[in-house]
Amino acid sequence: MIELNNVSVTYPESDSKALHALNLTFNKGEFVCVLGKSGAGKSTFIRCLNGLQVPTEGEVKVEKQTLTSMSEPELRQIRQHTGMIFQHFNLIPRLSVMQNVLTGLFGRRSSFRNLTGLFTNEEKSAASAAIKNVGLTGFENRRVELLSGGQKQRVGIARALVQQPSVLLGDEPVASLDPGTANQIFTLIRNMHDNLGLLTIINVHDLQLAKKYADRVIALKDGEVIFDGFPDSFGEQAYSETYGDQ
Ligand SMILES: Nc1ncnc2c1ncn2[C@@H]1O[C@H](COP(=O)(O)OP(=O)(O)OP(=O)(O)O)[C@@H](O)[C@H]1O
Repeated sequence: MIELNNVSVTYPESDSKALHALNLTFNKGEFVCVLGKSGAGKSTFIRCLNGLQVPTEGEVKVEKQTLTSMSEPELRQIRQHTGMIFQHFNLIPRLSVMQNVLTGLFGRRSSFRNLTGLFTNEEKSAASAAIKNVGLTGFENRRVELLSGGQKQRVGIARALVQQPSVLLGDEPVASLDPGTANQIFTLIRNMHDNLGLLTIINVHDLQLAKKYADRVIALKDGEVIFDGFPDSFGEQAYSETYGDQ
C-alpha cells in the first residue's frame, strides 16, 4: 500500500508548486492511470512514489513506512520491489536483451557482485523466464539498440518483472510508440498486473488507453487532483477540465 499525506513539491528556482497537497491512498491490486496535460505534475508524482523525488512538504508512506525517514538499506528494499518503466526505456543500448534484463537484479546484489558482471545460473534462469513472459524468447543475445520501440519496452518490462515487484510504476511508457504497439504493451502490462496481483500506477497521455485498461483514473491539473474515480465516470466535463483551460 502507498499513502500520500499532504504531499507538495516545489522545485528550486520555481515560484509555483509542481504538486500541491496531495492526499491519496493506493492499494494492492489497483491498476491506476494518471492523466494530465504537459506540466500537470505527472512525472513528479510518479517519482515521489519510489523516493526519486523527495516531497518539500508532507510524506509518502510505503507499507506504512515513511520513505523519507527510511535508512538506505530500507529504501533499497522498497526500490527492489518497485519496478519502473519509462517513456525512453532507459536501457543500455550496446548491451544485449539478457544483460539489460539482468540489471533488474542489481538492487538485491552487492555492489561488488554488480561490478564483476557475473550472474548465477539461478539469476540467468529468472531473466530467461522474464524474457519469455514478454514474448522475446530467441532475442536474448540481440543488442537492444537493434530492437523496435515496442520490443525495447518489452525488455523494460522484463527488467521490471525480474525484480519480482509488488508495485509497478510507469512514466509515459507508451508515449513513444504507435497506437497498435501501445495497446499491445498495455495488454502485456495488464496481464502481468493481474497474474502477479500488483499495484500498478502509470502516467499516460491517451485517455482511451486509460479507459480501456485502468480500474481507477486520477487527473492532475497544475499539481492538484481534479478527478479520482472510475474510468467510466471520466466524462466530458472532467476531460475539458483536465485538458482545457478552465
Ligand atoms: N527539475 C525541475 N526543475 C524545475 N521545475 C521543474 C523540474 N521538473 C519539472 N518541473 C516543473 O514542474 C511542473 C510539473 O512537471 P512534470 O514533469 O512533473 O509534469 P508532467 O505532467 O510529467 O509533464 P509532461 O507530460 O510534459 O512530462 C512543470 O511546471 C515543470 O516545468
